[in-house]
This record gives sequence, C-alpha cells and structure tokens, in this order.
Amino acid sequence: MAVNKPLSSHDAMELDKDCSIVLELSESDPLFDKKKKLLQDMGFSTKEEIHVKRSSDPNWISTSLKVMLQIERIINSDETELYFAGDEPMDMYGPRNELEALNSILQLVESSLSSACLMQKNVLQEFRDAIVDMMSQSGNKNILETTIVEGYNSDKEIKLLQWGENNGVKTRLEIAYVEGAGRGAIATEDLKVGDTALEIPTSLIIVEELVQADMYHALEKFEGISSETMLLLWSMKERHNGDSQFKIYFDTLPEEFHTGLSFGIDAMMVLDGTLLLDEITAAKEHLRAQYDDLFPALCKDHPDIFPPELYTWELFLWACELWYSNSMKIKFPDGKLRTCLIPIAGFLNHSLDPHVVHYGRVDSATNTLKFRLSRPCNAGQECCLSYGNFSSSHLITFYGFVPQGDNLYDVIPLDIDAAQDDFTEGSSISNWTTHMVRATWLSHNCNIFYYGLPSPFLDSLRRARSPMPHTKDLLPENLKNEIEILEDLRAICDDMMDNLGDADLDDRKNTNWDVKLAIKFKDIQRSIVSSVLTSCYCGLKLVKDELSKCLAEDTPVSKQI
Ligand SMILES: C[S@@+](CC[C@H](N)C(=O)[O-])C[C@H]1O[C@@H](n2cnc3c(N)ncnc32)[C@H](O)[C@@H]1O
Repeated sequence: MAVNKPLSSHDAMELDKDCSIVLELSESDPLFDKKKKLLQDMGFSTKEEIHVKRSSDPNWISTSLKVMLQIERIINSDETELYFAGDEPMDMYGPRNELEALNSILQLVESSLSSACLMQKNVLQEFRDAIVDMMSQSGNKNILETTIVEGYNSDKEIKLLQWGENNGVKTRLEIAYVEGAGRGAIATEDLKVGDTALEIPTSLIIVEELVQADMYHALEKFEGISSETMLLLWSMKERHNGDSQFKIYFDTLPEEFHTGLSFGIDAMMVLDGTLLLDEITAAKEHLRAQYDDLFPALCKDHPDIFPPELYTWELFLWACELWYSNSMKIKFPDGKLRTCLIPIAGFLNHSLDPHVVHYGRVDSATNTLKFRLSRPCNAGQECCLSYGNFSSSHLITFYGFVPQGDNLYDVIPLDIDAAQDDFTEGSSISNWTTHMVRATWLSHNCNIFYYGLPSPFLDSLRRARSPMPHTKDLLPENLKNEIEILEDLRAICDDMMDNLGDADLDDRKNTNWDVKLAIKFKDIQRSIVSSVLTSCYCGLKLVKDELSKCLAEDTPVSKQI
C-alpha cells in the first residue's frame, strides 16, 4: 500500500488533477443494444469516466472498484450471461466473467499507470494492489482440486518440454497426468496474478504459413477452402514425417481422441432424446461432406502430395478431433487471427474456474505468446485455461469431456414461439427471440414472479397468455396469469423428462468411455429439467398462497414487489 507522505504544494496540485479511468462499451460489440439497456437500467451510460481519487472515505477504493466491476461485468458478458442476468444480483455472472471483468480493470489501471504523474501513480498503484488482491481471492472455492496420478511414464512430454526450452520456451509448469483429464500442466512454483506461467516463441507455433507451396497450389483450386482446412491436411501428413521440425510434438499426440465425434452406436443410442445427438450427428455429417469434397479427388490428382494411405476418412476424423480439441485462435502482430496448434500450451486443460483467461494475442515486443495468470496458482496445483464459455454439449462434441462443477453455460434451449415485441414493464432485457433455461439452483431469486427462472422467458410466457402489459403487483389477474404460465412450463418440462427417459434404464455397467460420457450428459440434462420442475412447483405454491390471501381479503392488495 502507498504511504501517505506530507504533500508539497506541487504534489497537492497534482493530486487535485483528476486521475480518471474510462470504461466504455464498444459500439462494435455484437450485443451492444442489450448491454446498453442493462447498463442504463443500472444507471450507467455506455461510456463512464471513473475518478480514481483518494478521499476521506476509508472505503474509497472498494467503492470505486464496485462501480467499475458492475460496469465491466456487463461489458464482458456473453449472450447467455446477459440472458440470465436480467434480475439477478450483479455477482451472479460466474467466475470466468468475474476474472475477465477484473482483468479489464487491471489493464486500464496499468495503462494509466504508465502515463501518470508521480502522485497519480501512488493512487493508481494502491488501486492496482486492491484489484490484484480481489483477483487473488476470486475463484469458486467449490471446484474440486485436481488429483495428480502417479506412476505414468511421461518421457515424451519431458522431451517436448526440453525441446521447447532449447528453442526459447520459458515455463513455470511441468506436465503430469491428472485424474480424469489426461495430461495437465502443474505449477512448479507459486505463481501470482500477472505472472507468466508459460511463454512460447511464435517460431514454435504451428500456423498456416507452414503449408508447403506444392500442397497449397494443389488445394487453392478448391473454391472456398479455408486456411484451417489446408493446415489440417498438412498436419495429417506432417504427423508421419520423421524429419518434421515438430516431430517431438506430434509424438506426444494420442493415437485416438475421445471426443463426441468418435462416439459409437451405443453412446448415440443413450443420447436419444437429447440435442447433443443432433449436434454430434450434424458435426459428423458436415465433416464427412467436407472429406467427400476433397477425397479421393486429391489423392487421385496428386498422389505424391496426398498419399491415399495417409488420407483415409478415419485419419481425417483424427485430425479434425486434434484441431477441435487442441487448437487456439491467436491474434498475431499483423492483426490477423490464426487458428494454431501450440506445442506445450496444448497440455493446458480447461476449467470453469480458470487461472488464465487472456492468451489470445502475440506480444509484439517479444514475439512470444504469453500465458499470464489472472488468478494465483500455487506450486503443485494444476494451472488451467478457459477454452471459452462452452456448454457441456459443445465440450463433449469437440473436446470429449464434461468439466467439474456447475457449468453456467449448460442451458437447454426452448423451442417456443417467442413474441417479437418482447418488452414488459419492469423487465431489464428486451428483444430476446430465443429462450432457454438452466439449473435453477444457480439463481438466487426464487421470489414470486421470478422463481429462479430467467425473466426474458417468463415475460415471453406471460405475453403468450395475455398480451396486456404486465406488472409485478399482487393482483388476482396477475396471479392467475402466473399460475397459467407455471403450468405451461411444467408441461414443457414433463415432456422434456419423458424424452430423456428413465435414468435407471441407462446401461451404467457398460464401461466404454463414450457410453459413460453420454450417460453423464443425460444425467446433467435430467438434473437441470428437474430443478426447473421443482421451481415450477414451488412457484405454483407461492402464487396460489398469495392468490388465496388476495381473494380472502376481498379487495385486492396492490403491493409492488
Ligand atoms: C488441449 S488438450 C489438453 C491436454 C490433454 N489433457 C492431453 O492429455 O493432451 C484438450 C483435451 O484435454 C482434455 N481436457 C481438458 N480439460 C479437461 C477437463 N477439465 N476435464 C477433463 N478433460 C479435460 C480433453 O480430452 C480435451 O479434449
């Protein structure tokens, strides 16, 4: 903490000079309108100047930080977070959003620090320390620690780390096997917020420029072929090239990936009645069509460049799984976003409560990709990334796992006719045309008119029942409407439960990895639907009790909730 020294008159003048930080919602944000509305509902505009100034209030730091966080949580939220944010207390966005928000504030303060005068520096430094403290304490304490599995032979991984270090990689991580997630990266020392856990020179990143000229020329005549597909085809061959500069990396890759794209018939049967079945089927059909467009034509026309034995459907699927589950989108100093494979960084597993959230940009000063910590990671702990705000169905299809803990992005889309003029008095969000539910135990507002359910969806149901504007007054007509919408939702959930079938009928003795994963997914779906059903029943009880009170009093009580 900065020490309060007596001020000279010059210092005092400088202290009076405002040190302000501007938080701004970018107009190019695809969710601009929704975020703007939510910011306005909370009394903010899309551009807020926060004055960072020491004041007589001993809580000046936490007060300013609280305001900045409220704004940054909204700016950093995605569509799902906004949908469920409607009437939730502002701390309900989840650990990833919280870290992103704190990280954005930290970056703004750090860039102000670099151009601040001495006195402002003291204040800003104090402010920076408070943010770092908050980041250090953030994180979901409920998420289980990873267990390191002893006794695995990790020669290939050690060799890759050595190769990396000989070629400029700086790492404070080692590779180990972790229970339930294959290899993972473990901190070798205590790492603080802002520390770089891993730094990879761009020369070690597998990018599109590696596709050799002859392969490129053979492929460019395929209209619309992407650089990602070219690189995928390159990796299928390079994997078998004994002289490849990336041989040590390719040697560490598994012979088989266990993603949803490799689900067998038994697992697909378990998924009957779920949207995951459709997602996997569509993804596989898309890949098969892509493969059929390219092969066997390429092998016939250029057998020297595309030897048929290296370009079978099975090997193509392997490469797709590699790229889906291991690639990262990285912005290079030329401004271009490239999909890359990044040796060593590819050992970092995903967590709902990650340590690293910002890793998508090459540092142009060092020409390296840095994995900086937004949350501390102690020696011996697994250091995890956020792969993105993905649902379990997406993670199963493209990565082959379900993360530990409550996944806030596990939503069930609802196929209901949404009214277009989605506006209700008192509603924070307007214009949602698609609706969804998620586990209601994630919500903290189970009161009447909320029931732990998302307000945009409830509003839409209310409008479907009665197009009149709705208020949240305890009036008999409102309460009767509430009973109807809760009954509607209960019927929707009963149908969903029927579609999911009986949990006891799932073949839990089958030890195949894919069947186990499919059963796990269905269990998650059942628990989400069951939580919504419970909320409906509790809500119905609440509303019916209120309605009997209203009717008993004869004259309606008009009380704003
Ligand atoms: C980029 S790799 C990470 C390294 C990987 N564990 C390995 O052994 O190569 C991504 C894959 O790791 C696994 N994985 C990542 N995060 C996981 C998690 N939280 N739980 C289980 N498996 C995870 C999945 O198999 C995923 O497809």
